[in-house]
Amino acid sequence: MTDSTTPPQTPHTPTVLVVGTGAVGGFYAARLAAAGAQVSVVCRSDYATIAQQGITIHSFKFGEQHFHPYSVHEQPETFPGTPDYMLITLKVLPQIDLAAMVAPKIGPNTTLLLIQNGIEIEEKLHQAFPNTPMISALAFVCVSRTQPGHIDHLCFGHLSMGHYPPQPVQPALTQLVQLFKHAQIDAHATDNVVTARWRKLVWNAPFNGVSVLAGGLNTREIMDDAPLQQLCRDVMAEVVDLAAAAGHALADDVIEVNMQATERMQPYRTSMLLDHEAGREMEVEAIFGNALQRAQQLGRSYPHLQSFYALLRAIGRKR
Ligand SMILES: NC(=O)C1=CN([C@@H]2O[C@H](COP(=O)(O)OP(=O)(O)OC[C@H]3O[C@@H](n4cnc5c(N)ncnc54)[C@H](OP(=O)(O)O)[C@@H]3O)[C@@H](O)[C@H]2O)C=CC1
Ligand SMILES: CC(C)(CO)C(=O)C(=O)O
Repeated sequence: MTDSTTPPQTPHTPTVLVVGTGAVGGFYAARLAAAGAQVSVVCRSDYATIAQQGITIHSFKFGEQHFHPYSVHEQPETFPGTPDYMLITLKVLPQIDLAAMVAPKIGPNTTLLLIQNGIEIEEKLHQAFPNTPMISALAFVCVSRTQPGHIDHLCFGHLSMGHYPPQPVQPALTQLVQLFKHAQIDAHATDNVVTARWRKLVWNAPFNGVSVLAGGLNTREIMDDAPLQQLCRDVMAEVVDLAAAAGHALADDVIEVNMQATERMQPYRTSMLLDHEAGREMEVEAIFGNALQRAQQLGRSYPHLQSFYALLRAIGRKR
């Protein structure tokens, strides 16, 4: 109930702090800002450019967009106050102490939102902040940084997101999905994001791995090479088997659906290949190491995944 002395309720503008503003971070930050959120960013190498010029996005869907963040930071610490959403879009790398990085800026109002690849990437952060709500999301998007502060959005864009630890969809998640929808991002909520991560690994393990190990191939080149396509199917079958053993049974047609989707994709250079070519560290542990740790716990062996892991680690060490 309100009376004439009650000030009118203005809807709360959500504040977002993006930590790790590269391709994915910059892209979703711009969309959230377009939907009315107050979005600030933390960047590393692109700091000077983004602080001066903002971020330019060339999108197959939204055209050319210029996004000027509310504020730009080199460290989360300089962001005033605590954000409603701490959006983490860093690479998932073992040496990044995410908990230490975000700790100073987690307040009672803050929800952690992860948009990253890999499996079993949430637990350490959840252990560090057990009372902070966490939403973990998977991005089905093809974006890459072409130069500092410039992002190409080549295809897709949808998000699948769920609570971590998994639980039935709560109003806070529905509200976030609505915010992304308002930003023209096709977002949907899932009851079990851990299973969703295994499902995404069915694509990431073979295509990220082969794109690098086969000497720098895009998805079209992989699909057009019968032995490489078969190798992808074999790796997928291992992921499906491991996922089921870990308690995340996937649909019977998951391999076929992924192959057909890849067939329809624009030729795409995976994020692992882009990292490799740019001399950046690849997410080998998040995509292969964590899966193999789970395999080891279950006493199972997966020769393709093990070979990919050993070879990609060795390539990574050589840089
Ligand atoms: N690109 C894509 O199309 C997709 C990517 N993903 C996933 O999204 C996540 C982000 O990927 P993407 O945006 O492509 O990657 P980018 O390399 O474009 O951005 C990563 C960000 O993390 C920062 N970063 C990396 N390492 C460190 C470090 N050691 N310390 C501090 N900051 C660091 C980068 O800083 P700097 O500017 O210095 O490099 C950059 O700001 C990954 O998990 C990726 O697998 C998922 C789906 C699609
Ligand atoms: C599946 C895909 C291509 C985009 O969603 C991806 O995750 C990646 O390049 O790492």
